[in-house]
Amino acid sequence: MAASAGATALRAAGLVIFRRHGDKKITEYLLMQTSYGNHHWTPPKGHVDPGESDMETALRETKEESGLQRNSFHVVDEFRRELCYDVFSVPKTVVYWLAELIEPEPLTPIKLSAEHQAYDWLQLEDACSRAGYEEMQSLLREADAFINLRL
Ligand SMILES: Nc1ncnc2c1ncn2[C@@H]1O[C@H](COP(=O)(O)OP(=O)(O)OP(=O)(O)OP(=O)(O)OC[C@H]2O[C@@H](n3cnc4c(N)ncnc43)[C@H](O)[C@@H]2O)[C@@H](O)[C@H]1O
Repeated sequence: MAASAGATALRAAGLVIFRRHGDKKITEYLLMQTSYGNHHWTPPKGHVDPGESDMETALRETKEESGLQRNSFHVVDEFRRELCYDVFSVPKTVVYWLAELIEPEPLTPIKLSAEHQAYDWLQLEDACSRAGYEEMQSLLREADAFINLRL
């Protein structure tokens, strides 16, 4: 939903989905490109509906935007981060958890909704470059360090 000046703060939630594959367990992140606006790339996420918890939103939006069902990934509860930025002068907070895909494609295909026009699985540096915004790059780097050290 597009924000307007004077509106109340925006809140959204989503999942930084990653997969590890091959003998070297290379980590790749799922980013999706919006079919509107400036066609930016983000992990699956969306606005928190009234009465919904952040986690409920993250799971719902992930399913709606990527087709990934709750049983196709493990949520990493210990990794929760908030991004804060302004959208048309309205402050927005986005809560992200990490989540690991259990079975890579083609067993678990990504099914985009009309909100996105493309998706990609990207290693850290490519994901940072594609995501663009500094805060998202920092989050991806923190996530990558967490995966390497703790998972
Ligand atoms: N321009 C547009 N034209 C037509 N329909 C639109 C639209 N914007 C939103 N919509 C509609 O809104 C719906 C989205 O709803 P949801 O799917 O529920 O919500 P969202 O992912 O939080 O939306 P959005 O893409 O706006 O959020 P983001 O913060 O990434 O992005 C919001 C802005 O913040 C920027 N941004 C993203 N991440 C940032 C960051 N880390 N730092 C600074 N700016 C950032 C983005 O480039 C973008 O400009 C879509 O169905 C679409 O129909």
